[in-house]
Amino acid sequence: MEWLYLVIGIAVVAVLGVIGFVTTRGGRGSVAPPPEAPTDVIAPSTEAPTDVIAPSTEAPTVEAPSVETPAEPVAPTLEKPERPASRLVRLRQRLAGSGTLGRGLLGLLSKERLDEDTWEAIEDLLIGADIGVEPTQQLVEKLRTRLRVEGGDLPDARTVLREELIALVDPTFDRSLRVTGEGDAPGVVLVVGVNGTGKTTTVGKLARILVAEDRTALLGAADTFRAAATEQLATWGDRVGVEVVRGPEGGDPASVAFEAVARGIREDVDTVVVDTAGRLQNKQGLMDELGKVKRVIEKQTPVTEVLLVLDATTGQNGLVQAKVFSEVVDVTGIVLTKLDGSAKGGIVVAVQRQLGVPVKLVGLGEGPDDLAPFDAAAFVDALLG
Ligand SMILES: Nc1nc2c(ncn2[C@@H]2O[C@H](COP(=O)(O)OP(=O)(O)OP(=O)(O)O)[C@@H](O)[C@H]2O)c(=O)[nH]1
Repeated sequence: MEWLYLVIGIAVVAVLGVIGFVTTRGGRGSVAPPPEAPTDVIAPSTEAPTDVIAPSTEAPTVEAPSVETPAEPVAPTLEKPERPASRLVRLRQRLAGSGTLGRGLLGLLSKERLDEDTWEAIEDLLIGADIGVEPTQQLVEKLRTRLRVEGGDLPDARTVLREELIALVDPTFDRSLRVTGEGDAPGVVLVVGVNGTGKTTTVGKLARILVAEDRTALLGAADTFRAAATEQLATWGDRVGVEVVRGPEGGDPASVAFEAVARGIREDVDTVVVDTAGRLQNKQGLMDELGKVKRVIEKQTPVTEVLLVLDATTGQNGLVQAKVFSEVVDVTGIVLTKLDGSAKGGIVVAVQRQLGVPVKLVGLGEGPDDLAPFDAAAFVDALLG
């Protein structure tokens, strides 16, 4: 009987459990729960991203500009070029080989007996210094005459040599630069020569000489062939407050030269210096172009000075160039550059003889004021050391 009660009890519990389970499920309905979003996919937020700053609708706070008094324009610091008078003395030591020619000659001339071998050695020294054959023979003749012992005291060899060299370099030439025009017109200096002799540098240095002498100047960049030449010129001008008239690269040099002179006349400047492109004397077209530059300028006012720039280190080659240039533009003065790099100062004598035109300026270095007015006595003193 007991086991019967136990079975009935278990059956009752089981029936109640089944009823309870069914009731619970029925309360929730049979609709499957909505699938939850997978946790590893981040839905794009509809909120504005935090790193984008929405334009504020508020009026922006505008800072009132601070009212500053305009700064006074700062005048560029201009250089004060060295006065020309003192230059040749300062540059004396720069004369390459300065003293060697003089010492060589004096050594030979001081010999007790001046025999034929000695005179030949003297001739060789002079020719080696590019003085030229004819002037050398003349000089030797003079020295022979004056140093001949004819009884009495032997004259001082140094004094005789100095006097004869000065006579050879010719102190009677007018070496002044014609930088002033007639009446109110400016002086016009045209600078010509073959490539790389130092024309642009000379124009820049000449501007400094003019400024040092309290003249007003204007530069014409008629070397339209080489773009860098115009910039080079502008840099030279800027340093001393001299303006440059320029044209388009590859443009007509004559029109730049014309415009520079026209402006010089309008602005009443004292001197216009015109740089030209380097050209070989055997290129007829370029030489004609140079002639045109001069003619075009002279429609307005005369060119007062034509400076031919020669590189002293090219020696006798310079003489051929000088002759051809002179035929085209009527050279009035020589600028002998790079004398600091040449032991052949005798070229001064040779070129003057060849052209009948004086050396007016000498270049003795790359420094801005290393261009000196030429002076026969100072030059000979530098040669003699
Ligand atoms: N040592 C020395 N160098 C010089 C002198 N004059 C000019 N030069 C140098 O020579 C070089 C040529 O000078 P430029 O003035 O450019 O020559 P350029 O005749 O205008 O040249 P192109 O326009 O190409 O014909 C430069 O490096 C100058 O610094 C001088 O007296 N002594």
